[in-house]
Amino acid sequence: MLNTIYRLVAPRRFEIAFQDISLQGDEVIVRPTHLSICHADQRYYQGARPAEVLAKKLPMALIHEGIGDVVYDPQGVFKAGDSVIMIPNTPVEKDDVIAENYLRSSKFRASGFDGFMQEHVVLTHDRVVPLDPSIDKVIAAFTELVSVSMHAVLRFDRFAHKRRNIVGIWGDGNLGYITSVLFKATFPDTQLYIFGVSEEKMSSFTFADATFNVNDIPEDLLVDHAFECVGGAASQSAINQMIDHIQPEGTMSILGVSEYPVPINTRMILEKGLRMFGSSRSGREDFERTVALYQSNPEIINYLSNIVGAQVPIREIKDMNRAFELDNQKNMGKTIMIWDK
Ligand SMILES: NC(=O)C1=CN([C@@H]2O[C@H](COP(=O)(O)OP(=O)(O)OC[C@H]3O[C@@H](n4cnc5c(N)ncnc54)[C@H](OP(=O)(O)O)[C@@H]3O)[C@@H](O)[C@H]2O)C=CC1
Ligand SMILES: O=C(CO)[C@H](O)[C@H](O)COP(=O)(O)O
Ligand SMILES: [Zn+2]
Repeated sequence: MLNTIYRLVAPRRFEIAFQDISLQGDEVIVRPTHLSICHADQRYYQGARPAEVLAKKLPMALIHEGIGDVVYDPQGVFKAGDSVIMIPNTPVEKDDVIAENYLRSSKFRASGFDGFMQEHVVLTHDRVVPLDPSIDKVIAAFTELVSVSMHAVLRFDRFAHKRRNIVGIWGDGNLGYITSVLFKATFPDTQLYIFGVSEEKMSSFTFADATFNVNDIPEDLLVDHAFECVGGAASQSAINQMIDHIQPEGTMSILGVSEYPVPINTRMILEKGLRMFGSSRSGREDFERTVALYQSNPEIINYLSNIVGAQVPIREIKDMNRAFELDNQKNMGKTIMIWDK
C-alpha cells in the first residue's frame, strides 16, 4: 500500500514523499484524524533550531501529538474504525531502572524520525492506546502533552520530600496550564501558586489558589517545591527566580526546553540543598494513567477544553502552512489540525 508522508524539508516548506507500507507485517495501521502542534514542531517549522540540527533532522514529518482511526490490524487486537492515541516515543530495548523515554536508544517521532503528518502511520501494538468514544477528539489530540505533565507529576511524587503545603508552577502557557490542572487533581490539599507574565492568561487558572506576575512577587513569598514550564530564553530568569523563592531542600522540576545552556545560581542550589530534576517526554504508562484520569475525573476534560485554540481543516499543503502560521501568532492555546488526508 502506498503511503503519503508530508515532510518538512526546510523552514516553512512541506513536501510530499511516498513510501510503501507492507500489509504482511504485524503492526497496526492508523489513519490520523486530529493532530496537535507542539512548541518543538514550531522550532523546526520556524527554523529556530541551530543549522546543524536542522541539517541532520530534516526532511522529517512533524507532529508527535495526535489520534487516529485504526485502518488495519493484522493481529485483530483493534477493529477497523477504533479510535486510538498514538505514542511517539519508540523504544527498542527494555530496562529495569531507566524509563523508556530516557533510554538513549529510544527514538521519538518528529525529532528522530517521521512524526504523524502522514496519510497512514504504522505502529507496533504497544505504541497504540485505545481512546474511549466519550472523550472529545479535539482535546484527546493533545493527550501526549497531558501525558508529559502526568509523567512530571508522578516523578515529583517520587522525588519531593513530604512537606507539600505550597507548590509553585512557573509558566502561564499550555504546559504550565496542563501541569497545574494535573497537579491540583493529584494534590488537592496543596496550595498551588502560578507565576506568569500575563494577567489575561493567568485568569484561566481558576483552580489555582493564587497567581503572581513574575515582575511583582512579594519578597518573602516561599514555596516548598516548584515546576518550571517556561523554556527558551526566559528559562534563565524563571529558574533563578524559583531558586530565590523556594524553601531549603525543595525540589525543582524542570520541563521547559532551551536551545542553549542556561546559567543558573548553583551557589544557592548548594546553600539551600535543592534537588533539581528534568522531565522529558513520556511513555506508555503515562498515557495509560492519563486516559484513566480522563475517565475517573471528567472535569479534567472541561479544564483542558479551555486551551483548545484554532481547529484547522487540512486538505492540502497550504492548509498545513496556515495551521503553523496561526499557531505561531496565537497568544495561548493548542492548535489542532483536523487531518482530512
Ligand atoms: N519536557 C517536555 O517533555 C516538554 C517540554 N515542552 C517545552 O515546555 C516549554 C513551554 O511549552 P508551552 O507551554 O507549550 O509554551 P508556551 O509558550 O505556551 O508557554 C510558556 C509560557 O511562559 C511564559 N513566560 C515567559 N517568561 C516567563 C517567566 N519568566 N516566568 C514565567 N512564565 C514566563 C510565556 O509568556 P510569553 O508567551 O508572553 O512569553 C508563556 O505563556 C517549551 O520550551 C516547550 O518546548 C513542551 C512539551 C513537552
Ligand atoms: O515536546 C516534547 C515532548 O512532547 C519535547 O520537548 C520534544 O520531544 C523535544 O524534542 P526536540 O529535541 O526535537 O526539540
Ligand atoms: Zn511536545
